[in-house]
Amino acid sequence: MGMQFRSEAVPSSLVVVGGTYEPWLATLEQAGWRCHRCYDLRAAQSLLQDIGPCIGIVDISHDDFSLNGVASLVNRNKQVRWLALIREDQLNNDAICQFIVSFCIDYFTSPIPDSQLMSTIGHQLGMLKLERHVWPQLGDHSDMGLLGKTSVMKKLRDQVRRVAPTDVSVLINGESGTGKELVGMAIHNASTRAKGPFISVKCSALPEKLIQNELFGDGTTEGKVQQAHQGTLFLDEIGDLPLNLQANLLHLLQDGTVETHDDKYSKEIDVRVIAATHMDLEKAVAEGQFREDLFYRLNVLRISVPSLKERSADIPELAEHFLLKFARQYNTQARTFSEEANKILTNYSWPGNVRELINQVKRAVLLADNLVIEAEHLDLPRQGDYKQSLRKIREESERDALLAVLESNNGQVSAAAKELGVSRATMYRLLNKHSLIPAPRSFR
Ligand SMILES: Nc1ncnc2c1ncn2[C@@H]1O[C@H](COP(=O)(O)OP(=O)(O)OP(=O)(O)O)[C@@H](O)[C@H]1O
Repeated sequence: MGMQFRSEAVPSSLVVVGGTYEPWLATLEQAGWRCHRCYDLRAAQSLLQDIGPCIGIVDISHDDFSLNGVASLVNRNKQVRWLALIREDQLNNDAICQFIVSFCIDYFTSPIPDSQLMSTIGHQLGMLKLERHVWPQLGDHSDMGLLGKTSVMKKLRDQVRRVAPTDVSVLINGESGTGKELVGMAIHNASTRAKGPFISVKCSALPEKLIQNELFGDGTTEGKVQQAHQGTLFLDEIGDLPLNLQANLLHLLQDGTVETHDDKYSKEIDVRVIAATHMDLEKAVAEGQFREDLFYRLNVLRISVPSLKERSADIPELAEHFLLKFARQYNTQARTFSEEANKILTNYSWPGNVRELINQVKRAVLLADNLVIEAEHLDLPRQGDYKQSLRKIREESERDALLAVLESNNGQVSAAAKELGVSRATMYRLLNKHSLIPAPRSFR
C-alpha cells in the first residue's frame, strides 16, 4: 500500500523534528518527499501550525530535547500523525516507552531499513488521506483558527488580517474564554514574525517577584521577553501587571531594550507586544491602577473579541467542530447533536464563553455511547428549566409584594388592594393563591 500511495503526487507534508541529516532522510527526499527539518521545538510548533495535518517524525535518538518538551509539542499537534525514531536501548526507558504509546502511532529504531521506512510512511500517508476525507475541516486554515460565520466574527478576522502586518502593539479586549489568546496567535501567524516564537505570559497567575523573573529572567535563565526575541510576546491579563513591572514593560516598548539582571548593560530585544485584558483599562488608568503612558503605548490598535452570547448563531458550528475533534481524539462514536441538544446549547448564556462550550462538548462526547449527543449528556439547564425558574421567581416576588403591602397596611385587605392598584376581589384571589388569607387575629 505504501508504494501505491508514493507513486501518486507525494505531499510536501513531512516534518522531521530533531536528529541530524541521515541516510534515511536522503532516501525520502529521493523518493520525492519534501522534508521540513526543525532543530528547535518553537520553530517546529510554528511550522506545524502552518502546515496542518501531516506526518511527523520525531527523532529522539540523539537526546536533543527534553522528553517533556517533545511530548508537549506532540500533544499540541494532534493533527499530525507522529512516528518516533529511537535507539534500540531506549526501549528500556519507561518514560520513552510511555511517550511512544501515548502520542505516536508507530516507532522506528535506528538504523531504519529503507523498505520499512517507505512502507510505514506510505501507510501513514494513506491514513492521512482517509482522515482528510472523513474530517475535511481539520485541514482548513482559511479562518485562521477563529471559527464562526456571524458578522462579528467576520469583522474580527478582517481586523486580524489588517492589523497583523503592521508590527505595532495591539490591545485585545474581551471576556474570559472568548478567544483573546487565539486572536493574538492569529495575528502572530499572519504577521512577518510568524516564523519567530509566540510567547504567552499570564500576568495574573503568579506573585510579583515570580512574574518579574518569568518576564525578564532571574540572572541565570532568560525571561519570556528575551525568549520572544524576533517574535511576539502575548501578555494575558495585562491589567493585573504590578505597577513597577509596568515601568519595565514601558521601558521595553520605548527603547526596545531590557536591562540585564546586574543592570550592567542593556540588551536589545525585538518583540511585538500584544496585550489582552477583560478589564476596563481606561477605568484602571483613571483609578491609578494602570500607567497611562503604558496604556497609550499598548493601545495603538484595539480589537474587541465578542462574547459567545453576542454571537450565539455560531454556537452550533463551534459545538460541532469540537464534537468532531474530541470524537477523533478519544476515538468515540459521537458525530452529531440531537435537535434538542442543539437548542439547549444555543439558548444557554455561556458566561465562560468558548472555553466553557469546549468543556461541555468534551464531557458530552465522553458520555455519549452512540452517534447522537442528547440533551441528557449536557450538564446545562433545559429550556423548560428556565421557564420553570422564571415562573418560580415571579411567584416568589408576587408573594413578597403581597406580604409587604399587607404588613404596611396592618393586614387590612381593602387598603392593601388600594395600594397595589387591584380590586378587592383580585386581592382575595391573590391572597388565596399564596395561602395568605389573613387570620382575623394576625392581621387586624
Ligand atoms: N472562534 C474560535 N474558534 C475556535 N476556537 C476558539 C474560538 N475562540 C476561542 N476558542 C478556543 O476557546 C478556548 C479559550 O480561548 P482563549 O484561551 O484564547 O481565550 P481567552 O479570551 O484568552 O481566555 P482568558 O481571558 O481566560 O485567558 C481555547 O481553547 C481556544 O482555542
